[in-house]
Amino acid sequence: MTQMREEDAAATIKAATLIESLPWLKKFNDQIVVVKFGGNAMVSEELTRAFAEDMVYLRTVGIKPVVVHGGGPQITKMLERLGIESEFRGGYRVTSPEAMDVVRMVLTGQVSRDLVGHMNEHGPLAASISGEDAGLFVGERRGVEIDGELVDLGLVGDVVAVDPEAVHALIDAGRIPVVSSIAPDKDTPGQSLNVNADAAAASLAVALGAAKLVILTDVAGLYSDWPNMDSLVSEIGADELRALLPSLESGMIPKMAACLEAVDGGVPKAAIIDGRNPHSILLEIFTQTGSGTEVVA
Ligand SMILES: NC(=[NH2+])NCCC[C@H](N)C(=O)O
Repeated sequence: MTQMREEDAAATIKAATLIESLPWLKKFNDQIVVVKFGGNAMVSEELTRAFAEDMVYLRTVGIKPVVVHGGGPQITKMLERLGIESEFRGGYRVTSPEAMDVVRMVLTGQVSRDLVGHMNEHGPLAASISGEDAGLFVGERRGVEIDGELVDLGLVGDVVAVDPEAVHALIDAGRIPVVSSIAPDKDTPGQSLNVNADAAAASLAVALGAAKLVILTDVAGLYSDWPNMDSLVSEIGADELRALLPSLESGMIPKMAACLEAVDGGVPKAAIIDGRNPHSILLEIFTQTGSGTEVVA
């Protein structure tokens, strides 16, 4: 009996990985996948570059990716650089009108541009659009609940309405839309809000009729019994997640709530994946078991 040579074994695994993608290439062909870009991935040049490649990859194989991003760390850095002092309430930064100008500048002028630039190294694929453009988002101010009390954090809020027309137009033109999570305030004309990007991505996925929502996070996935590392969940039903939600670690709640919102709104699947690993989205989409935690209806 002869042993398979090591190179042959590696080649067999590579080929198996490639062919495993076939059912998913078929399933997601021509479908919209909304991807929330954030966390560590956003502040690492290497991970941002890998993410841009992944989006170009999806587009090239016939999937229609739409990127939604926030920019918390970059905003904090710019506020510091400009010497703009922020008031903090309950540990959260209050967004003043002056800070909101910086939020807009950083999200649309820096974070978006950077991502678009990386993708367009591969061809004229990506185009950025803000939630303020073409009536894409409508926002509403929302404070946060801290110790049972609603605390006003200034010009921050949630997306309460989406008009996906402009994003559809970009997709139809073969582009990868890159969406900044800013929205005009529905109650104060001329004022804009910094909206939660996870929730905005979920609302946009619903409005676009996306086949999947994927949220990049800084954890491997959902742990049903945190911090027990053996409790990493690969797939969970919406109702089971709903029951689990209040008991989750606080940082996880907005991410999982966004997945629930998407699935409740008719998106068939929503996943959180580890944005710290380059190309984890390719594993999530093109393998059977994925790479993170997937929420299904
Ligand atoms: N975390 C998971 N269990 N993911 C399963 C992914 C299955 C398939 N690749 C999809 O994107 O739909």
